[in-house]
Amino acid sequence: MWRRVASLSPLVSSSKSRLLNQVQVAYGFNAWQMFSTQVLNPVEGGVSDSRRTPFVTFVLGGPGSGKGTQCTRIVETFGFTHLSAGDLLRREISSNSENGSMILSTIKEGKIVPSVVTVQLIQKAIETSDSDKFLIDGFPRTEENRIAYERVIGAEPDIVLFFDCPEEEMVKRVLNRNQGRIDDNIDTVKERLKVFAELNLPVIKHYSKKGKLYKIDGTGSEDEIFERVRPVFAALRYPVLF
Ligand SMILES: Nc1ncnc2c1ncn2[C@@H]1O[C@H](COP(=O)(O)OP(=O)(O)OP(=O)(O)O)[C@@H](O)[C@H]1O
Ligand SMILES: O=c1ccn([C@@H]2O[C@H](COP(=O)(O)O)[C@@H](O)[C@H]2O)c(=O)[nH]1
Ligand SMILES: [Mg+2]
Repeated sequence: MWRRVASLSPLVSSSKSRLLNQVQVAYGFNAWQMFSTQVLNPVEGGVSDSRRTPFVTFVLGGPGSGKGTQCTRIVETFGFTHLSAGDLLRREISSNSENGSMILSTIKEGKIVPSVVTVQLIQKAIETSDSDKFLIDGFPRTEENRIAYERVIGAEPDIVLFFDCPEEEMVKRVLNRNQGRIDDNIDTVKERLKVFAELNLPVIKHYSKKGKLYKIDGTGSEDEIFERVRPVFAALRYPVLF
């Protein structure tokens, strides 16, 4: 069983007591439990490591806002494991799984794959990984996705990044991407933008209200954007074993 040990960034709350209070409210346990990294092992009668709750960052933003590009930079600099929900779904298509044709037509139309499918893929990817810090890129897309994830995984994300980018710029980037994606065409992009505004923005608002959202200006060069992302992760505290 995973246990949570990583604290939230001081950027989320400037005062220590407010931070601890937020954590208690958000996770429903005391601060000392959060910072504890070892448990008594009743079988061996000693102190042993236990698996800890992974530190999860959701990475959100419209199509072409730069989520995948910035995730690569975060992985290089901060050692996170990158799980792109879109990539997990595309892998299902290539592996001819039973859901492959449904996923393919959903992606072609710019619509959202049912939560049960996506959450299961994410859960499996987390559980089969040795990592304890994940970037979940492009998920949750809807409030229904978010609720399903939180129920199945049993935890909220620790923080949420939102790359805010004007539609014109996103469309330009997607149409220039040239990676052979079936959804990189003007009709699908228009639908994806609509779906983003209608279904994804409420998720972003939800995490903003919870004080977990880091809104990043997604315009400018990749380097400029990463310099806005860097302080978010540099300020995170990973006590002891992390
Ligand atoms: N700051 C930037 N300036 C110009 N082009 C960029 C920038 N960041 C990323 N790109 C390019 O824009 C395209 C889309 O970027 P990326 O794939 O990272 O977006 P995304 O948010 O993951 O999109 P999607 O939701 O469609 O997967 C890529 O071709 C990428 O190389
Ligand atoms: O949680 C998710 C993530 C993605 N999709 C579908 O995949 C495409 C492409 O996703 P990217 O994150 O842009 O790679 C997206 O438009 C959806 O159709 C999904 O249904 N659920
Ligand atoms: Mg992407």
